Amino acid sequence: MISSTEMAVVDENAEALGVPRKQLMESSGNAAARAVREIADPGASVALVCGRGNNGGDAFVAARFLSAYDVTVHLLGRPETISTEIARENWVALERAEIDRRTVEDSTAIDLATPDIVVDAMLGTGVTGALREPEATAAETINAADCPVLAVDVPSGIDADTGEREGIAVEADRVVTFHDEKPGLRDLDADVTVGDIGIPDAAERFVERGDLRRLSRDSNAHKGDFGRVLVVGGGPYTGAPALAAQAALRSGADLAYVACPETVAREVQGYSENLIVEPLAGERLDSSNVQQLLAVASRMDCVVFGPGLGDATKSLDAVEAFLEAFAGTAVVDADALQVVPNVETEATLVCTPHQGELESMGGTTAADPDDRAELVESFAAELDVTLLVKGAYDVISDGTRTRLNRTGNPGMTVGGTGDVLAGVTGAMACVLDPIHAAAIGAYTNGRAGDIVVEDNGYGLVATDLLGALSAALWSESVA
Ligand SMILES: NC(=O)C1=CN([C@@H]2O[C@H](COP(=O)(O)OP(=O)(O)OC[C@H]3O[C@@H](n4cnc5c(N)ncnc54)[C@H](O)[C@@H]3O)[C@@H](O)[C@H]2O)[C@@H](O)CC1
Ligand SMILES: [K+]
Repeated sequence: MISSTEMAVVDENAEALGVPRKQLMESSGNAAARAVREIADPGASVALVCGRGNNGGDAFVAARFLSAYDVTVHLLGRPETISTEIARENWVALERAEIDRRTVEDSTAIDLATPDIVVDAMLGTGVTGALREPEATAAETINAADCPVLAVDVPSGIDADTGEREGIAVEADRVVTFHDEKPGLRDLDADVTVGDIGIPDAAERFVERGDLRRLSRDSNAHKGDFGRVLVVGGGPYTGAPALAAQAALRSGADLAYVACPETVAREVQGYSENLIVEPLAGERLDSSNVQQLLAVASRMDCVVFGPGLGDATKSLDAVEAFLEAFAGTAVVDADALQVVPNVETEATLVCTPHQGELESMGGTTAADPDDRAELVESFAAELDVTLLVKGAYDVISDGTRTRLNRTGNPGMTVGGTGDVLAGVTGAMACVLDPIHAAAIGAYTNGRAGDIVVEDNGYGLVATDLLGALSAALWSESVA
């Protein structure tokens, strides 16, 4: 079962893997034509009713695959209003092939005559709200036709995310849906088949640039809508928490706080005026800081534990005491990871170990990425956390869903890149589900490293990543 958002992610991931959308449309159209052949014999008359998006485009393609039939393509609206390049190209191809195509500019004038089969390709996953005109009247005409109705992807008027309708919808006898079943289709009184359109499994398995579609920036947003991140760390090290917090800002968080021992507060602040520093009494985090931390954390969307914290027992005890009383979202990295296997917490945890740290948490690893993915998945389920296990292929799993990330390069073994990753993941966890936050965190951090190396060659340092994060996340040129 796949939602339309998820479908858009997978579609763009396929494109990133070298399978362009035009090719997918060719396969969709082919699958729709195959469904027609299963319903009607050669020579039968087929009326294809097409919208101006890619759903209509699928039917333009299908028409080319139905040369043994008496095909008429009806486009609802003017050809200039076809909304995508590939649908338009396939419309133009119909003219050159001299396939009977008509434009319906007045919805009341749609005349299907008496076809042997109607194909509904008005709207697919791109529908929003109740059918407008001319689609609404065309749906009535289709429903009144005295012949089988085949819907392409989803019956027009049915919301592909909920399976619900707000107004009139096409009553289909049969649905050929693509790649995976859409929600609600099973509840319809229709025969549903899933057409394989050649989207590789890798488009769902690997994190690719399509995953970035999960991050949308609403132009009405206010400060704080994209998250407040608190990084808890510092003491023995000061650069690490500053890196993590700056990475959170660079990847979209609105505010980044660093809670660190007062003895290093000035030094941490000195790295950047963009950070808000919250000094904690003492030289190392300890249990006396927990109440203060809980109070600050209650105003945050995500807390990142670990960068530069050190492994002093009293600091780890403080992390444990914090998590026992915390019910929000936390990213746990570095030495703080040791606390996770034994802590009783209601918090939502995203843990970012490298393979050595995973083993000290009690997990096991394997050289083969697929084997490793299986091991990580069962360990995430056992701990009831989301794991992002760093490696040449990062493995991300919440115990049910498991992804692999291939961005990044050997130049990133340098110190501090893990702190950047924790900060990016913290920013993502403010606005996304943990599995998506961790997957996009891994992808973005690695992509930033790849951009730096493409530009400058090896020899990158962690601060270089900060400058490349925006490009990794938002640049159009990232391919
Ligand atoms: N991987 C994919 O996502 C693939 C998608 N394909 C096809 O592309 C379809 C999605 O295409 P699009 O995203 O272009 O969307 P659609 O073709 O479903 O609809 C988009 C058009 O509908 C209009 N519209 C939206 N809501 C409306 C309403 N309530 N009343 C009237 N008009 C409305 C929009 O203005 C837009 O012009 C899928 O359903 C499928 O058929 C296939 O071609 C290939 C692969
Ligand atoms: K449709």
